[in-house]
Amino acid sequence: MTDEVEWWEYDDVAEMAAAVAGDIAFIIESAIDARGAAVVALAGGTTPIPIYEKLSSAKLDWKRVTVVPGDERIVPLGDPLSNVTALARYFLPKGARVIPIVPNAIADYKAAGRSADALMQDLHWPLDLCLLGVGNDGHAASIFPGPDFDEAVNGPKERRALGVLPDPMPIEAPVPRVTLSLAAITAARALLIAVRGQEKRDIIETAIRQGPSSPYPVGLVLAGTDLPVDIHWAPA
Ligand SMILES: O=C1O[C@H](COP(=O)(O)O)[C@@H](O)[C@H](O)[C@H]1O
Repeated sequence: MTDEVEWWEYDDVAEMAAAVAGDIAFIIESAIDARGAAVVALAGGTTPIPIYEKLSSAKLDWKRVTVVPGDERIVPLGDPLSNVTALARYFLPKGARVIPIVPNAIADYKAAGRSADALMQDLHWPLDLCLLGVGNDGHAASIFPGPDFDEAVNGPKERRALGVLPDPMPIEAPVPRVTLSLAAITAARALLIAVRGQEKRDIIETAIRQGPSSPYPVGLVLAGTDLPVDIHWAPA
């Protein structure tokens, strides 16, 4: 369980985006200095978009950077719900390697998860960074309540990704998912969380109080890591 959670509060999204983009750029630069390359898993959804916009203007050796979505909705590439499509928009033009983790024409979410896991094995582990968002229901990456929850949380340590069928489905993107496992997320060298709005803040604060018995996936992430975690927050 992390014993160091630090909240960073901002007046608005632009301020949060600049700060988080600065932190990510520093992590990427340090990884390149130390290991010659950086591998980062970035959050999907809407919250991090201003962060990516800012980050993509950072002067980095982008050719040495690999970006994967920390989770993906199972939709075709180019779909407005596709997390990797948003990442590609910002980081492909910079020369980064942006890796889709869901095969384009796959209906079976379990098979999509196995395929993502196989693909993840080719990356350099542990991740240099995992940036997480949090849903209004407390999900982090795409670890959701449902039939795959136990596998995502308690599966073998070497399983880095798996398919997930959320139950209940989140209204903003009601589709099956592929997600990094809890083990892959908590093994990252650095963990950042960026969220907006009081509702998410309340959920995270409750999850922290609950500790390892939290029903919220974000609580399990915080309980499962020994790293200090910075939580960046801006009003909705
Ligand atoms: O479905 C997802 O939701 C969460 C939160 O997204 P947001 O739009 O509320 O910021 C996101 O972190 C996750 O990557 C995404 O797939």
